Amino acid sequence: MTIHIKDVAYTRLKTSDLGAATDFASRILGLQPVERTVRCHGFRSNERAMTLSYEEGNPGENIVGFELGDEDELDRAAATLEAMGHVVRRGSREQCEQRCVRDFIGFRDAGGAQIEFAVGLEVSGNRVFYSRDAGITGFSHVGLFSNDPIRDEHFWTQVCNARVSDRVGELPLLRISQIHHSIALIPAPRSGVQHINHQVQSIDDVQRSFALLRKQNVPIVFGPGRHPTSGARFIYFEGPDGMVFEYSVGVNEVDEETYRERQFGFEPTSFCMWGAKPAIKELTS
Ligand SMILES: O=C/C=C/C(C(=O)O)=C(/O)C(=O)O
Ligand SMILES: [Fe+2]
Repeated sequence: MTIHIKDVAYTRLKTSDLGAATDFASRILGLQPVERTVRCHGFRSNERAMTLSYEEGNPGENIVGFELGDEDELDRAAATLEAMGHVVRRGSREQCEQRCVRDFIGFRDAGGAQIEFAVGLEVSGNRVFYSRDAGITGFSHVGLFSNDPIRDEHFWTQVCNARVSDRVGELPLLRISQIHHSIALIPAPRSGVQHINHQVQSIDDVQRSFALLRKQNVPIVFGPGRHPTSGARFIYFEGPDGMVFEYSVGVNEVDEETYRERQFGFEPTSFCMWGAKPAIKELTS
């Protein structure tokens, strides 16, 4: 039975410098700090209680969490994954509390990436109080490294409910709703989270952040530009431990009945129609 993912829910990043990462997430990225323990600092970007966290540890060991419908679906997903040979672990009470979810399962995908499926994502009664006026409207998608995009595309589209919106060379952009993509699989000899996207309100927010990031000496690794794939206007920049963050606005929505996936060439104009060139090695070689 298909694992029906509703949305991308959270990323949990590890860092060797929790202080610097926390400073970046609030002062630069602009998220609202929420739960905080000595070793783990949480942040929110939309109505959810937590959408990103930093904790002390190996930066290569980051986690991405997706939302499933209910506990029955979670049980069925666990059974499906176990039947495929994955080792599935159930979140402990404490781990659920850290994530602000009712229940979750965790497993490593075939490439070794740490994936979680969660239910009962806590929503906050208070609107988000962003640390700066970056214009963020929410957490929207992740790029995941893949050492075998065909195998991983099969997992997300055949075992789960994702559909291919576009491909750039072998890089598929996968949707799980009408939004053009929630997962991008970036071919690379490694696994885990490659970039984290937050949507912003307008192109003015992209440009304002461009100025702010330059002033703060944050490495800008792509843009400002416009993706011909999703139509989004974007800027990509580098945070702690080399993690790439993206702000974008205007991601197309897809009409499920009429949309047909498209194949783009693996070349700069497929990544940006304004002429910006990515300084991200996986998008250039
Ligand atoms: O292939 C290039 C990038 C595409 C997009 C997009 O169409 O919006 C991304 O945001 C992405 O890869 O994450
Ligand atoms: Fe993106």
